[in-house]
Amino acid sequence: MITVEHLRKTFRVRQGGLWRGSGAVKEAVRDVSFAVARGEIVGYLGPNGAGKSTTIKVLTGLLVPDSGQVMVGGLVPWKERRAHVARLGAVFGQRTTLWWDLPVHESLQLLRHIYRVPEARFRQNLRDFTELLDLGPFLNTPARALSLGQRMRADLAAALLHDPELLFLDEPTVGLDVVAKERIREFIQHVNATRDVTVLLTTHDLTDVERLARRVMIIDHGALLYDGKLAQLQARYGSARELVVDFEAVPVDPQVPGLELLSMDGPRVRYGFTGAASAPIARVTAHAPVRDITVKEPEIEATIRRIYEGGLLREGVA
Ligand SMILES: Nc1ncnc2c1ncn2[C@@H]1O[C@H](COP(=O)(O)OP(=O)(O)OP(=O)(O)O)[C@@H](O)[C@H]1O
Repeated sequence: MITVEHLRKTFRVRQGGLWRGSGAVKEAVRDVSFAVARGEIVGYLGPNGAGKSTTIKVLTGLLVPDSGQVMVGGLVPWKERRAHVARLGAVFGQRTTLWWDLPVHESLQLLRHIYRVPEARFRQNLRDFTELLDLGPFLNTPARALSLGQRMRADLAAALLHDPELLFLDEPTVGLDVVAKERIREFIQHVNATRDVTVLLTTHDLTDVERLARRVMIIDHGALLYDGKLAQLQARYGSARELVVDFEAVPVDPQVPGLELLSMDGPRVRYGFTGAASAPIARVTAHAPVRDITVKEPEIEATIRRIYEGGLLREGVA
């Protein structure tokens, strides 16, 4: 669906009000290569200024790269923009593609004309999305009067009306409450599963990534640091799993052989371990009477932060 080879994009940087020569060049994307297959959901992560938007802008045909090959669905995005745009949809959490003063329904009608969606198909899609996203109560409301969650739902419908094969999602759940976030995620899962829509997701919300993407790509300073399974990222770079143990009484000696003692707070002791939990649990219960045990998984957030902070390994690229 997407192939990117040795993508490089630079910007001239304005300094002191003057355009400098070749010395003042910002390499937003340095040498990025990846491929995304049809039907995949890939999380594209990186700290602010890493190069995510620049990559997406090249993929949507908005920017022309300095060098490298990019093909999306067999087309070169910036060369065959019209045909390319007809096959992709995009949702930007921070801004809407709807007409501000028009009722949602009229915005969708306009998009139908712009994308030349056949009437029957439009009606079918509108029916499906209205049901799945519960658009009914605000189809006649202008975009400016929608709540953020309603606006995001309407934008998702707008992005998918013309049956795109590829969907770019940029912070699709930003600013929403937990329930609204879940609803958006379920919808994305649904269109991916039922319509085979390929999704490239940029987000700072790692729960989005955990729920939706099995694969993640991490970019920093314009270069890919990691491309692989989210689970493998955790296994490779995640901190240890944790056993939180509530002993019946404050243990005289909290040290348990083979386990790393992380902290102790009265009868509650936390241990670090790697691998399966059964052996550490057996050791702890043999050590002293136990009231309760829970296993805490390392948080993906912490793992990613470690990767950004440590600039961990270009070897990480799978
Ligand atoms: N039009 C531009 N002119 C000059 N520099 C730019 C331009 N667009 C982006 N940059 C620079 O290129 C680098 C990458 O920016 P980009 O917007 O791709 O990052 P990002 O990963 O999308 O960040 P964020 O998460 O903040 O959106 C940044 O240093 C940015 O300042």
